[in-house]
Amino acid sequence: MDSRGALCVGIDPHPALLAGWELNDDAAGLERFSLTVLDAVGEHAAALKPQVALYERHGSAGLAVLEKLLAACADAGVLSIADAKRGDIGSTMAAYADAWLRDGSALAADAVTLSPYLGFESLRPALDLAAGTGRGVFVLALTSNPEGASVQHAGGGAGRSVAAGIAAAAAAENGTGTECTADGGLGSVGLVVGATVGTALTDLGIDLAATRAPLLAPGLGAQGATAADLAVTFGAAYPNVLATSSRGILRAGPDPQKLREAALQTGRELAAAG
Ligand SMILES: O=c1ccn([C@@H]2O[C@H](COP(=O)(O)O)[C@@H](O)[C@H]2O)c(=O)[nH]1
Repeated sequence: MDSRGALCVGIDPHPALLAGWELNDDAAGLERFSLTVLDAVGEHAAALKPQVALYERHGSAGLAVLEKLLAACADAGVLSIADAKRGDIGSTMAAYADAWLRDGSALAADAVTLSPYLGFESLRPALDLAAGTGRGVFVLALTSNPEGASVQHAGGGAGRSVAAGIAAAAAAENGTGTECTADGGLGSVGLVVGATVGTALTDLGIDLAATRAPLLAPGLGAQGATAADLAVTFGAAYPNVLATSSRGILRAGPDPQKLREAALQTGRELAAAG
């Protein structure tokens, strides 16, 4: 983010986007789409975030394309965030961690998104493996969809909301983990907080700046949030925000120059809003 800015470009090869790019809704179309995005915007984004579901819907052929994309990102020096939203009991979580965070795994990414709704501590195998391999995780706290509030705003014990409890747990990880930077910079346990959450952070009394968490913020573009909204929503934590946009940028394709310009323009808007 220091060198490339605050934009993460999501790679979401929806059937409608593939059609708009005149690509088939099959593994070959998926591969062309994915590698075009990497080539066009990889060096202009802090990270790329493939949406795993859109590869899974093609079965093993789709996962093979995802493996190829993740390897190509690594070869090109572009950070990858696998948006897999994994979460399960600890013993199964260890297998998810192994898939997404282990050196040498075919699906290894630089970070993976995790769902803490089986309990934050159930994520322990992924938290530990990420710390051990120099990777990161982004834990869902306040998601960008309106339905999320029914769970995340609810009371989570200790007089705080579920989301506030997750933010506190991430803060504890970032304050004590071996990945904690000496200069008080960001830790490796990030949070997902939607760009669309409006006043929720204030309403729920969540101080994100204190968590030292990188903040993955989906909702920019297609879901309606703007860079200016992000700056207002995140306030003092805005410098820690990695804003992610998928359809808002991908619709500019398939021309790589237009894709690049869409990413650069979004990056400029994010920088100006800070
Ligand atoms: O709270 C969340 C968590 C994840 N997402 C994912 O981000 C992208 C958003 O795509 P757009 O096209 O920019 O709307 C998508 O992969 C979601 O699954 C999210 O939107 N909200």
